[in-house]
Amino acid sequence: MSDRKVRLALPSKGALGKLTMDLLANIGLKVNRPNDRQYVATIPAVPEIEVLFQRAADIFVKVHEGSADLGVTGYDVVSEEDPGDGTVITAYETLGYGKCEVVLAVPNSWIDVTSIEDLAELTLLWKAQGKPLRIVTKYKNLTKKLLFDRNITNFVLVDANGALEAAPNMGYADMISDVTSTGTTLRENNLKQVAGGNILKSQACLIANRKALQSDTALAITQQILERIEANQEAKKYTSITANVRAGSMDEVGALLTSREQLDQLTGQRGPTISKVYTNGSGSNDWYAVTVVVQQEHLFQAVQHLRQVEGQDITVSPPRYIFGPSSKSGETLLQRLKS
Ligand SMILES: Nc1ncnc2c1ncn2[C@@H]1O[C@H](COP(=O)(O)OP(=O)(O)OP(=O)(O)O)[C@@H](O)[C@H]1O
Ligand SMILES: O=P(O)(O)OC[C@H]1O[C@H](OP(=O)(O)OP(=O)(O)O)[C@H](O)[C@@H]1O
Ligand SMILES: [Mg+2]
Repeated sequence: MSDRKVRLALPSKGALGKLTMDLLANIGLKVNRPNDRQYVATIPAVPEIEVLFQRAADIFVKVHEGSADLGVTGYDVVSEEDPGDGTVITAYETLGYGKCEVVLAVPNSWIDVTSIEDLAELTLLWKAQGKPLRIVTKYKNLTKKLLFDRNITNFVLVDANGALEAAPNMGYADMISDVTSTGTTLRENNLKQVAGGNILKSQACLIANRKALQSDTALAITQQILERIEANQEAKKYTSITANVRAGSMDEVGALLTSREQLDQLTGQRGPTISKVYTNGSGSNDWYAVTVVVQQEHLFQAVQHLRQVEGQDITVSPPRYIFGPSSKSGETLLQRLKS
């Protein structure tokens, strides 16, 4: 694989399509896709990457078979499709979007069925009548596992590719096992979840073909992507605030800022950064720029704190990345490659 590019499969449309493009743009890896009918694209910032657009439901298989080295898809797809042979590694589990849950849902009219235990009882009743429970789903493996774990066996799984919520009304299934996010589709189709019927929480994740990562280039690119994702997610928790403060010296500013309570919360991760502002006037007191990086929830307290030392021209900007001394996700990937 050394000569060919590193192939990154991305969702071509649907619930993950645009959000995946937004993620990559936000971490400096903007995808250049001339139009949305082209299924091959590039990331100008990393010419070694070739982007391939596929349906999210197909991306796990493409990475597993090696026709893509990396891929972004839903964790539900990974959990449903993964044969557990170690070919595919989940490099980053929580991309932060495409949040949904695979659940069992039954018609509202089944008023006595409110839990998985009730469902088990129903299947026993139906068994005596020679009638299996028909469940329509795209998630056969996940659904089977949950039901077998609850000793529920009198069921058949019905295939469908979408709009599953219509099935009980149309009569080709009795209930469904599908993803829900806001719950609107279930409600609008007179379906309800059952307690104990939550199969899997899911969000978008980055997966990789283990063998492909034996290539130094592919591994280096994957680690760069992980670093960018991780630092960008860390940065979202913080905000950077800068104010101009007039004082006799830097030390005086530092003392002013660090003399008050809530020190660690309001003066930043490592304390305030202070630099001299070169103004054209001269006088006994000079201006100093003070910068603190604080957690989002401490923004206004930090602004008040800076005002208390007569800070002016207080500007706030979101850090784009916050890199730690090393990348946790990068280290986890290397561990997984060794196991
Ligand atoms: N309503 C939703 N809210 C959040 N994430 C969702 C939602 N529906 C699906 N997803 C996530 O997006 C992934 C892709 O679903 P999507 O509906 O975009 O394509 P699909 O259902 O696989 O195929 P199709 O293109 O036929 O809809 C799912 O595997 C799941 O992880
Ligand atoms: O809980 P909600 O916010 O209503 O979202 C859940 C719905 O979203 C997806 O439908 P999609 O639009 O992908 O259609 P599909 O069923 O054909 O995949 C999923 O299949 C559910 O039907
Ligand atoms: Mg869908």
